[in-house]
Amino acid sequence: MGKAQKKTGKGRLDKFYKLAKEQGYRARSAFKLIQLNKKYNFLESARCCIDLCAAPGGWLQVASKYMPPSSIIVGVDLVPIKPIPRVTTFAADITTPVCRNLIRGELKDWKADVVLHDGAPNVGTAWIQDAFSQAELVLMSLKLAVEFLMKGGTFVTKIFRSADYNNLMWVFNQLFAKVEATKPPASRNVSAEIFVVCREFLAPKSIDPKFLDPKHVFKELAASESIDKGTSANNVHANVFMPEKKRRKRDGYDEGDYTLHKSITATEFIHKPDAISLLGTANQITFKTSEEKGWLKLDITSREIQANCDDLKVLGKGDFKALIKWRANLREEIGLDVKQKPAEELTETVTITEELDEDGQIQEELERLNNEAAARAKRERRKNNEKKTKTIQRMQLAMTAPLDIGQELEDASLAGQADIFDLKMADRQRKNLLNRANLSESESDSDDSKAGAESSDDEAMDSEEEQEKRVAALEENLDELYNTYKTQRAERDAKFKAKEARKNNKDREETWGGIREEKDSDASDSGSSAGGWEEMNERKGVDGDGSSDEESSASDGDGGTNDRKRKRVSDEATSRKRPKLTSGLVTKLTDSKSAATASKASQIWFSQDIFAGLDKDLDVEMDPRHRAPPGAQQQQMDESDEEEDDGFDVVPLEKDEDVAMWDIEDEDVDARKQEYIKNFGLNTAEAMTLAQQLVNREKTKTQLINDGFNRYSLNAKDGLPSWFLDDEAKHYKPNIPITKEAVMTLRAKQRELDARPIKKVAEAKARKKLRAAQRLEKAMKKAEGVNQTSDMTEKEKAAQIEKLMKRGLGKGGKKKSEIKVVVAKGPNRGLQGRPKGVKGRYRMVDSRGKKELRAQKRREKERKPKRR
Ligand SMILES: C[S@@+](CC[C@H](N)C(=O)[O-])C[C@H]1O[C@@H](n2cnc3c(N)ncnc32)[C@H](O)[C@@H]1O
Repeated sequence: MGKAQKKTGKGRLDKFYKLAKEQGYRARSAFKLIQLNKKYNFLESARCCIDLCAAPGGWLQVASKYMPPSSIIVGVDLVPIKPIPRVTTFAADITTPVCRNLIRGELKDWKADVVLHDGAPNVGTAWIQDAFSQAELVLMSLKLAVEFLMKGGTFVTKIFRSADYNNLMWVFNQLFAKVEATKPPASRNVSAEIFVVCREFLAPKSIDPKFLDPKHVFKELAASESIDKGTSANNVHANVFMPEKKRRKRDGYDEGDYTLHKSITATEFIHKPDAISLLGTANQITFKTSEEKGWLKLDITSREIQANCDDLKVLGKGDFKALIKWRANLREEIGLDVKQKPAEELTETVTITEELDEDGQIQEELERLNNEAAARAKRERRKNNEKKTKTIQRMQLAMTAPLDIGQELEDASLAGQADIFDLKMADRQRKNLLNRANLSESESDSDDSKAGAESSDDEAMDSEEEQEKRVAALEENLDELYNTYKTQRAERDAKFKAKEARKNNKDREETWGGIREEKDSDASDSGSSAGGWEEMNERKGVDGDGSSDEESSASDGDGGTNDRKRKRVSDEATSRKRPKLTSGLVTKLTDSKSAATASKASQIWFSQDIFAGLDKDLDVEMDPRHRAPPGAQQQQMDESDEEEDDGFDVVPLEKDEDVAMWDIEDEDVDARKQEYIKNFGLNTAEAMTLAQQLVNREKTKTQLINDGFNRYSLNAKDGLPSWFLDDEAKHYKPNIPITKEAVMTLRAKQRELDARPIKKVAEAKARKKLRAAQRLEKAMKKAEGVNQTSDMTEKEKAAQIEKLMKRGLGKGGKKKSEIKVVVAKGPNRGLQGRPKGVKGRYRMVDSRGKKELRAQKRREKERKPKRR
């Protein structure tokens, strides 16, 4: 195990603790806010800030340091906060109306730019008063934030990765345009806390109170708690039986238990019945009492056992077994268990031999031989698969050239092995793939059951329906994997992320419906069921227990079309109900104790950013615009009836359904290309090659057009998975040959372009020239005047004219005095006024100022769009 940060003892006194002491901050947590502000820059521009749960005042100190001098800063906590300059503080419970009124009284009609919340129950000295849990406290702080924040404001809060985490994130996402969870370096790794920075408050005119009501926000979780517990227990057991597999705590941390390092005493381990669960959750077994120390001296407690107890997280399966054995021995030793005699000693073996007739014997022999043959075939198949996997791996590592593989395959087929193009083999491979996809769904399946499932699945696969289902599941799996890939790529690739974000923003604008305009608010007060929370829940999928009425109405709308896409959606219906197409509420929130509660939790889970886009696919599929008109559907049904009678299947093309073809995806693509060529010329080697071929009469226009088509050009892309379409869009491009001449022409053109100055430079040069000409003209006029005066000698005239002409030609001008940069270090540190020995204009900078200036310039440069 790596070095874990300690939260107790001397581990508390870490770098940030020392820094806080050095810099005069009251709490090391001040650095968390400093780091968050460094990342998101919300304090510098804020004029009013409210800090909820502010004691002892570390965050307030930071706010007062980073906010502009005349800003308003208010801090509230259960316990009084020692005065801080420029900061107003109250002692109040943020969950009470008293606190709200106090803040209102202080702010008057001002709105806050930033609301901070770093609250944690049972942290302060007044822990007895902490009736609320952490997540509820967050929701209460959000309630205050929503009341006092101005539009576009920022809300920063601390959350623990508990079961409520996703629900809270979901609510934040409804109220703020940008929500990001982050863990600043000053936050200890051992702490499960995470900070969420919600920016660009949407400031809706009215908010459904259910968004801020813990009863509604955390409701589904309460219902599915038992299910969650079940999963955790599985996880815990799996930690012991398959320790090699690292599991994340996806279901969050137990309420009130936010530390990652847990130790249990040896007494607990020996006495408690569920020893395996203890091993799965704890990091260490400690021996503290004298009795426990006595156990260490026993022979059965070997050095290895002691080492194992020290760090349970690094143990393998064998080590766990040894620990469990040691526990059993110790229990016997201390008289908790009685030693049992081995089973063989207690039981008598009775062998019953049946007399078999000759037929029976033959039958048995045949069965045995069959089984042996099947086992042998299976072994061989496995061996082949292993061999193939190894070859592919070697290929990926560039250890084998494809030539070798051909050789191996040839050898294999010579030796009577199955050919790779054998249909049966291909079918088997497909089945294997499907099996694997199925098996991967359940993590906890043991190896043995896998082996058993293989043979039984083979039989089940016979039914076509089953196969279709599996294919659908596999497709879904692939889609999900593709979405995950897209999210991961977005994290790495900023351009890709921006593209996706643009797409998502568009969706968001179209589908937002959580907060209603003023006119709707009355309706909500009177218990109206449409809009607001319900609508959002509907989007979230909380309408798990959709009534049969609803389903039938949806199917009425469908008109009974047997659309392939919608079939996929109905396959998913068990886990994800369709949003109602016509009006607001599908199910009231109060009906939540339904059979579908388990899927509610999964809906919340899927409402996270990384699954964005999945719903969109569904929406598109369910969009009424994508359906054929009822007339057409009826016609189709009639036709299909007729066809069924003939026993002949024809797939009709729906009238208004645009089947997108590869090449007609963008009809105005040609127009756009023409426009581009007009503006920028032919600047690709391919285009130039084609143009030259046309000019040199090597090809005719018809030939070129014909070359643009092939047998795949008009393939329909309807119903193809998105990953495939994306891939095709990227790679399905004609491979147009290019000539050397075309490339040379383009290069020459580019060189010519490069040699030309850019517009700005040319303009500046022209301006300079104009000014010079004007100056010269002026000087010549003056020289003429001097020449005509009679009160000067010829010599004086000549000198004067020469001077004027020099100035006119711009040679006698004054040099601009340069600004001297003086670094405020060494003797200049803290100096007021002009430093010694510096003449002319000067500027005082400190090394930090210099760095900041550079950073600012860099940021500005980055912000500017790059020229291509
Ligand atoms: C981690 S401390 C805050 C530290 C603070 N941000 C700083 O930098 O000094 C959490 C605080 O939350 C406060 N708290 C917990 N529940 C509260 C409640 N209901 N109302 C007000 N304060 C509360 C506790 O009293 C405790 O002081």
